Amino acid sequence: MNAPPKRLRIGLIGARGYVGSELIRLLAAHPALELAYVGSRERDGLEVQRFEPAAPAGLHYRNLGPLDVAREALDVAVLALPNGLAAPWIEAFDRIRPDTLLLDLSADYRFDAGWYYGLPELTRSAYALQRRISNPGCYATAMQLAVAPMRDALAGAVQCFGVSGYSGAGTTPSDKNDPVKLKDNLMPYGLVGHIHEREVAARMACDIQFMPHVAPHFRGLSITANLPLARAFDLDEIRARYAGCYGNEPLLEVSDAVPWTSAVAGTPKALVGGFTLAADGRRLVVISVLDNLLKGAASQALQNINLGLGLPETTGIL
Ligand SMILES: NC(=O)C1=CN([C@@H]2O[C@H](COP(=O)(O)OP(=O)(O)OC[C@H]3O[C@@H](n4cnc5c(N)ncnc54)[C@H](OP(=O)(O)O)[C@@H]3O)[C@@H](O)[C@H]2O)C=CC1
Ligand SMILES: CC(=O)N[C@@H](CCC(=O)OP(=O)(O)O)C(=O)O
Repeated sequence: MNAPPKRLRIGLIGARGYVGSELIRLLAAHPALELAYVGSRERDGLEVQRFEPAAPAGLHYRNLGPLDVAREALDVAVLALPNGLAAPWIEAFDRIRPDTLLLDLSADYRFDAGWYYGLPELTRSAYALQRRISNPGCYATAMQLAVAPMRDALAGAVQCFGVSGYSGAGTTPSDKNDPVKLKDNLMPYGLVGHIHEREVAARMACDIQFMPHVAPHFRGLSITANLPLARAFDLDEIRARYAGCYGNEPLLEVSDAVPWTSAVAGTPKALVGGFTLAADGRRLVVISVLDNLLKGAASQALQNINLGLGLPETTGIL
């Protein structure tokens, strides 16, 4: 009898957070990967299954430093830490085990030309076997999916009104993830110069004016994008453009109806649509929705890891 194929060892640094939690669930079910290191300072020594029922029995959170994690013989390492903390981990892997496939969920390397920026449906053709992958932001993913099919037809800045569930603000307590303060509220923040505004502007080579808000729901975000157009379009042409870009994508759906956040919460899919044109055909409004913790973070990370490992992109996702 043939032995089952050896599974690749994956480590998760920042595993206690909202994104880490989603990744544990996805990775526990992945046919080619074995959760070999699960990092948390707060839960050091505790069994993962106590917090994540999907996790394999006997796996414990650990709290090793960067050099010790880099010595764990990992084939893949994922950083799901707050922004600004990635550098020592990258340096440790560069030194000890440079061939490990390293994916960072933070914003730290999204502007680094030496890294592959992984928004699969828009960038996978640029993947050139890099071992360092930067995962896009949740809002940035939704905005780029709304804008990309019309990029060459823009006449000026694109305004994006964003609304996110409060899991987007992570687990560190703040007004932005306090369900009591958010009750019956919509909380605007970061109304100019948000890091995702710069990320989308850089990737799409256009002006973006992004106005984010947090709402009282836990997960799922929505972008309403206002696109000024350089010439008059009709709706059939618009639909054909979006269908041409996304029609064959297993994780994207184009819809005539206005997409609702509730339709994608808890799923790895994004929905783009609700196309509405001004009477002169020169102003288009497009809505894009996704789950900030999945297509906006964990499941998109897994798409990228699959790509980096040469596996079908939806392995362990669909
Ligand atoms: N939430 C979202 O919707 C999205 C998040 N992202 C990005 O993904 C990353 C993770 O986000 P999220 O899960 O929400 O964040 P959380 O705040 O929920 O989790 C952060 C994780 O990092 C660990 N951590 C916190 N501070 C430190 C530190 N100083 N040193 C080492 N470990 C630390 C925490 O565990 P412990 O304290 O136990 O060590 C925890 O596991 C962030 O970079 C975020 O910007 C990207 C897209 C969407
Ligand atoms: C509601 C909320 O606070 N959302 C976060 C976005 C989370 C995210 O995507 O973080 P990255 O910066 O790693 O992309 C924010 O606006 O900063």
